[in-house]
Amino acid sequence: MIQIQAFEMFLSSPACKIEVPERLTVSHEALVQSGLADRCVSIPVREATDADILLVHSEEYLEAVKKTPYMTLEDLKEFTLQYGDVYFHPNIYHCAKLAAGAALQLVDSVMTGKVRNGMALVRPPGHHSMRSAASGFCVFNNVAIAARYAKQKYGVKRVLIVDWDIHHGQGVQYSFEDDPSVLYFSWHRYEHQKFWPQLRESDFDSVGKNKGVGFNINVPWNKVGMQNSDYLSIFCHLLLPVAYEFNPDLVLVCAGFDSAIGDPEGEMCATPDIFAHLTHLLMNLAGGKLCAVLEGGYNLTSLAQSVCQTVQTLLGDPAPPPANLDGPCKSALDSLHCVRSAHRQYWSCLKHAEEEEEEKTLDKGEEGNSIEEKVWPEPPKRVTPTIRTAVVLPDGVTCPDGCKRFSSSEDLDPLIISKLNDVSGFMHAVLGLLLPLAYEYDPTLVLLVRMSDAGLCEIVWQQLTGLLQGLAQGHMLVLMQDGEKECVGPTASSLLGYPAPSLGQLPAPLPEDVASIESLRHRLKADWKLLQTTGDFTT
Ligand SMILES: NCCCNCCCCCS
Ligand SMILES: [Zn+2]
Repeated sequence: MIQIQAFEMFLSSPACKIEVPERLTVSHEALVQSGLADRCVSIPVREATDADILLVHSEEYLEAVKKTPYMTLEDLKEFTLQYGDVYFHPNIYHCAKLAAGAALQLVDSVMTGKVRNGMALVRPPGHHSMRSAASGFCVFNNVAIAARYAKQKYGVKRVLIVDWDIHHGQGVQYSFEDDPSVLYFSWHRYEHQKFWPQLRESDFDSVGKNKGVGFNINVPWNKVGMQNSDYLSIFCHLLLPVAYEFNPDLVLVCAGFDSAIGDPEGEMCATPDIFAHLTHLLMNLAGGKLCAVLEGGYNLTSLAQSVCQTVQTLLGDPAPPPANLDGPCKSALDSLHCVRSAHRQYWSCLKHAEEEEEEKTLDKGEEGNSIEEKVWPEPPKRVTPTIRTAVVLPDGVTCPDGCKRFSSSEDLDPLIISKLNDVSGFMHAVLGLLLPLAYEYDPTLVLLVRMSDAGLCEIVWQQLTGLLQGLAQGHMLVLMQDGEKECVGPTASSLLGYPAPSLGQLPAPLPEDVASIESLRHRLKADWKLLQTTGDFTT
């Protein structure tokens, strides 16, 4: 979903320096140049209506913002001063309505099945704006409005909001902190409350309120320089297990790319290709219904590359080989441990979290304000396979449509998966053990062997097949015993890129399954750093 609105700034405020129209033009241009735009359906934008905006914001705030187009420059400056780090321009009310409206058009298109998923390239961003206040370049909270809208119009029961922007979307947190139907996850540069917006409630112990306890997850980055491993560790050992237990009907992403390398605000070191993996790992939730809405991202080069990585994955192309996964840093593991401990009482997948022991880790995090210009390699070219899925089938088994039938197979370097009988236990092993280990192993081929006594239901098998396609640039070979004919279709569907059906709300994994998985993880984590979940508190 591409919608371009450019408005030139005539107010000279620091906010205007980085939240510039070029953010959208370079992103769109990169999508066009890479051929990705042609593969997308472009959805028309609309202005959010008053009713849409009032889903989140107060009447008095909306009425006040409505007056800004008619204000003099002096009045505008006066109006701006009451908020933090925003600028108001005569045209920003119109643009803010378009940004929110674009997010709603995307929700309509996904919820009606017109498209499977999509991305709204919008500005101004939204996740900092609150019920009655603008903040951090944000006027209306695009994603919070989209979540309320999806619940109201489509009866969506559970919405997962993943905020991978480098700033804490406090506006989203305030909107849903006592609402168990909206799970808000955010990581953000925090530096022990020294980094903007310097809120005490951005720390890991803000877990939600009243009925919403457990449904607000904050991961504070207390150092800059976080890398791909740090981001993947949080996904594997925190976000994904909780997301599968929550079992959302819709996934909204506050897709801010100021968490990418080169961004002046984030000062992190994760490379744009990591967003291909973050996106891929979310695409088997909610039956694939995923709406990404642009938030921040102020380095035009890394922004454009990150947008392309995200869109190319939404289109179903194989992810690139994960770059420089040399293990999470100590600061990230300390944060991960704190968040898992804070939430263990709310999520059965984290119940065992308090039984962690110390781990030896190196501390790669740097102090902030690094002035040197970051450089990084272009993300590797990603293949768009002409034949996505080939099948080798015995006679008499029909070839699922969309697949190419082959008759021969080669010898393979297998990555054998362990087998567990219980779905929750199995997913616990996949997310917290197999996935991080496989990412660190970085295979060139994944061999998936379905033993006839696997006892795995087809949906779990499809989830596994879907998730593992983030590895080996999607090069996967599935071997099935001949008694598994009914599994050929679901397997082919997953290999063709169709999202796996939801597993439903997962019950707690069996204690004996958790015990065996955790003892294996403890044994392996000395050699496989992505299996670590706590830092070593003594240096
Ligand atoms: N010195 C204060 C800098 C405040 N920066 C606000 C950043 C808002 C980002 C929205 S994604
Ligand atoms: Zn941001």
